[in-house]
Amino acid sequence: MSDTTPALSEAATSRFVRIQDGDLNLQLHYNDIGSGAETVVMLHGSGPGASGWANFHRNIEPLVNAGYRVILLDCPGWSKSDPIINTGSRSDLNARALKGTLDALGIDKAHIIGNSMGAHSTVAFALANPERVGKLVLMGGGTGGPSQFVPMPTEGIKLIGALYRDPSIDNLKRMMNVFVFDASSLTEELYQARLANMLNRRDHLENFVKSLEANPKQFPDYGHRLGEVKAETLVIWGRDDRFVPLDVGLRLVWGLPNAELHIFNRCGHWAQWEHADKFNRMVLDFLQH
Ligand SMILES: O=C(O)/C=C/C(=O)/C=C/C=C(\O)C(=O)O
Repeated sequence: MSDTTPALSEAATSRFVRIQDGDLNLQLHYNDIGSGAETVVMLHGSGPGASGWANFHRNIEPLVNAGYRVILLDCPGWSKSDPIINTGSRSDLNARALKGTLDALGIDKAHIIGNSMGAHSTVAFALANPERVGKLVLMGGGTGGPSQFVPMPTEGIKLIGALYRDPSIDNLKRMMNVFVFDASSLTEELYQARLANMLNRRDHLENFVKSLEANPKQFPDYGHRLGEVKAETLVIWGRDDRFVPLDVGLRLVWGLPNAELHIFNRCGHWAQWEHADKFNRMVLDFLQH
C-alpha cells in the first residue's frame, strides 16, 4: 500500500477517539481501514517516532483485501495520540487504552497483532480481557523480563534510549542500523520520515525519558502468567533481533499453551517490514484457519 493511493492513505484513514477508563481520560489517534465483520488491531513498538502507520504500512492491504477491518492504534505518548508520563506498567496502560478504544468503537472482540512493545501490550490486554481477543500475533515481544543469554538492556534498547535523549539524525541511523538485519534496505526517505515523526512531537520524546527515569522497567515480566492466555497465538521473531532477543520468543512458546513460533532467518526486530510478503501470507493463513 502506498501513501499515494488516496483511499488507503494515512490521511484518509486517520481518526480520533476519546477514551475514559477510570482515571484515564485521553484522546487517541488511530487509522481505520476496511469494513469487514472481523477486526484486526495492530499495536506498534516503542521506538521514537513509531506509529501504527509507520510500523505496519506494509501489512494493511492484504488484510483489508481479505475482508478484515484493520485498526492501527497509536498508543498514549506516540504520534497524534495525547502525551503522557507513565510511571507504572506501560504494557497495562496500552491495554487499557485499547480496551477504551474498542469500547468507544463498539467492537466486542478483535484479533491483535503486536510489535515489540505492542506485543507486550497485546499479552497485557489478553490477560485482562480474555473474552475480547480472537487470535494473537506477537512479534519481537510479548513479555518483559530477562534474556537468558544476552546482557540486558540489549544494544538496541540502549540505542533507543540514546535516541530519545538526543533525537539527532546520527543517533537515528545508529539505532536503525541495529534494528534491521540488512541496513542497506533503509532509504534516506525512510530516515527523514522517521526523523520528522520524532521531531514533530518532542513532548512525547521528553515524556518517554521522564517515564523511564520514574520507572526503568516499563514492561513487566508476564512469564508466570502466560499459561492464562488461552488464545491461539502465532509468535514471530527475527533470528538476528538485537533489541528483544530470540530466547524471549522461546519463553513465550513454553508459557503460552496455544502458541507456535516462526523464526525468520536474516531478520532483525522488524519482521513485518523486513519480510513483509511472507509475514502477510503467514498471518492471513493463521487468521483464516
Ligand atoms: O523494550 C522493549 O521490550 C520493547 C522495545 C520496543 O518496543 C521497540 C520497538 C521499536 C519499534 O518498533 C520502532 O518502530 O521504533
